[in-house]
Amino acid sequence: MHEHEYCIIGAGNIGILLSYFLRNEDVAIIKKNNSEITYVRLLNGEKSWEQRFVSFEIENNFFCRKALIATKAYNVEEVVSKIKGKAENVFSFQNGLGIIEILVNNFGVKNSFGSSITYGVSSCGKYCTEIKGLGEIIVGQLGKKYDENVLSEFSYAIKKGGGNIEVVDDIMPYLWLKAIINSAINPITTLLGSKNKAVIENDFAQSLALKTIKEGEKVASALGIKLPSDPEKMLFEIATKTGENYSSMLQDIKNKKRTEIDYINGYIALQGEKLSLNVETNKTLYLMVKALEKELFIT
Ligand SMILES: NC(=O)C1=CN([C@@H]2O[C@H](COP(=O)(O)OP(=O)(O)OC[C@H]3O[C@@H](n4cnc5c(N)ncnc54)[C@H](OP(=O)(O)O)[C@@H]3O)[C@@H](O)[C@H]2O)C=CC1
Ligand SMILES: CC(C)(CO)C(=O)C(=O)O
Repeated sequence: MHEHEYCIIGAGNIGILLSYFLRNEDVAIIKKNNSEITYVRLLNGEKSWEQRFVSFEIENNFFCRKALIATKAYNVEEVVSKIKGKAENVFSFQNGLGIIEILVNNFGVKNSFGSSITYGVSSCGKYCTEIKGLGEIIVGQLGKKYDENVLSEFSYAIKKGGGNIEVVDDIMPYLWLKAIINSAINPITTLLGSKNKAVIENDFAQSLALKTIKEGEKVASALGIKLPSDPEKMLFEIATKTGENYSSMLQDIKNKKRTEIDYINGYIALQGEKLSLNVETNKTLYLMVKALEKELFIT
């Protein structure tokens, strides 16, 4: 059996970014099927990096001390069912909400880790990703740090590889904060076909983004979630830093792939409706993106 310290599941944008930060560690890349992965490539401004990794199919027999799930949110359930018994500690890197709960249900709270990533990365071809905006990785567990060792090993390795990372006590408020930011940037830039900077440079888009954020804040607050910083300030910060990036949702639509809208505006709207809150802006953005997927025959 193959045993590795890190398994990166999914060699897309975030998977390659993680493989770059962990390039000097014991890493295997786990792929969905037989597709050959030899080299992954990352572009960062003028700099280019390329490295060959050991890789396995997800169906193979392997064991990972830390499994890093870097697929889309809608693939997580299937991935989890395939890596159960093959991973000790499992990390999620998806945008959106409701994902860490899947890990906790399958691996227990002590072995489940969530994260919020504010780097902006875009595809530059098969197994190639380009950094379009610097950000950070915030990582933690539900409620408190259950396993400080695993958290500090991961954060040390990412830092050593040049990544910005912060370990926090309870990841849930950070997941909500990031989802609220994504609920504004992603669907609006998708519907406009614009770069992230549109939500600050286009005054109409900006006022829609701020309205969306306000609803998300209300829902979080009604659920007793104390956001770690001001979402409005964060929106300006992230949309500025990743201004030249096309959001992951717009990239999905351009590639005729399913979006993660169900896990972002869909999730926020559903929670708001359960609490009888007005979530019309999130609901409308959700319906618009779902309608767009349908027009493009994306299922
Ligand atoms: N792009 C960005 O700037 C940011 C993205 N994120 C989040 O990160 C997550 C990943 O996004 P991103 O990297 O852009 O997505 P990508 O589509 O680029 O990558 C996902 C990868 O997972 C692979 N995959 C799917 N199912 C499996 C499986 N069962 N086993 C192994 N691999 C599998 C896909 O393969 P295939 O293509 O063959 O299906 C693909 O290579 C998303 O939740 C996104 O919201 C967070 C912050 C920033
Ligand atoms: C940080 C940001 C907004 C980068 O584009 C992102 O999370 C995404 O595109 O999904």
